Amino acid sequence: MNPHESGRRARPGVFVTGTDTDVGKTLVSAILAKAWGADYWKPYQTGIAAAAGDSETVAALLGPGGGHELHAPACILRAPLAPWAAARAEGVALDMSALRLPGTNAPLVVEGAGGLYVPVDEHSMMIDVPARLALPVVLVARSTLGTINHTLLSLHALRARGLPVLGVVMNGPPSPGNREALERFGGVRIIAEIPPLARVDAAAVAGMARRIPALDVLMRGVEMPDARPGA
Ligand SMILES: Nc1ncnc2c1ncn2[C@@H]1O[C@H](COP(=O)(O)OP(=O)(O)OP(=O)(O)O)[C@@H](O)[C@H]1O
Ligand SMILES: C[C@H](N)[C@H](N)CCCCCC(=O)O
Ligand SMILES: [Mg+2]
Repeated sequence: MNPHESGRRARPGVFVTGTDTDVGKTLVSAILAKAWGADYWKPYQTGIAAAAGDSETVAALLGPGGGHELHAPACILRAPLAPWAAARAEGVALDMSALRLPGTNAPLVVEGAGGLYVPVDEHSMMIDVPARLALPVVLVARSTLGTINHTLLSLHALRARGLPVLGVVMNGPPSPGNREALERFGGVRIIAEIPPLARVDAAAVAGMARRIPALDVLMRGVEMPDARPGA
């Protein structure tokens, strides 16, 4: 369905996905939450056997104050794998049909795990999360060689699913050529370019947040299809 057909305004929140794991979604989520005074939620957290959860990282990157609420994940799994595989390793079965947005009146930044076609349960992939929750998408992409193919494929998948895309955040050394290619062939707005940061900390996040457009500017004209509980 064309997202403009239903006439329903999108809620003030975004789903942050990436062209890959480790591409910078957590850093960008912290920057967006800082810029918008938003809450943060990582519904599917895997890999806690090997590293801190992304909520803890975002809490540190936001620093004290600001009133951001970090909502508890719907599921926390040990293995550094896709949710479907990490759940299977623990002998549990996930069911995305039980997923509900946390209650909040603040804007909400929701971070996926890995990229869009990462399996979550026997029937669903990460791309089904923003469809279920009726959230428009911010796509985080590397700035470097190889990003054109990965980013255009991700945009194609989002559009085929009828999901509004607010834009792309390019992460890494500035590449005007790649930016032009994504704008031209992806027909997408580049929301921001995040250069390599000498220190990934609260001060750097606050500095980058000043470069982010207001959420209502990005959301202008964006309408969502109804949430699809069966998605
Ligand atoms: N612009 C940057 N400058 C310096 N370090 C960065 C930058 N972007 C990301 N990193 C670092 O790269 C690593 C991966 O980034 P991040 O955790 O944000 O990826 P992710 O996409 O959220 O991964 P996951 O799929 O596990 O959630 C982190 O250690 C992060 O601090
Ligand atoms: C553990 C890791 N950091 C992510 N949270 C999960 C990434 C799953 C990627 C699966 C894949 O695309 O092959
Ligand atoms: Mg992350």
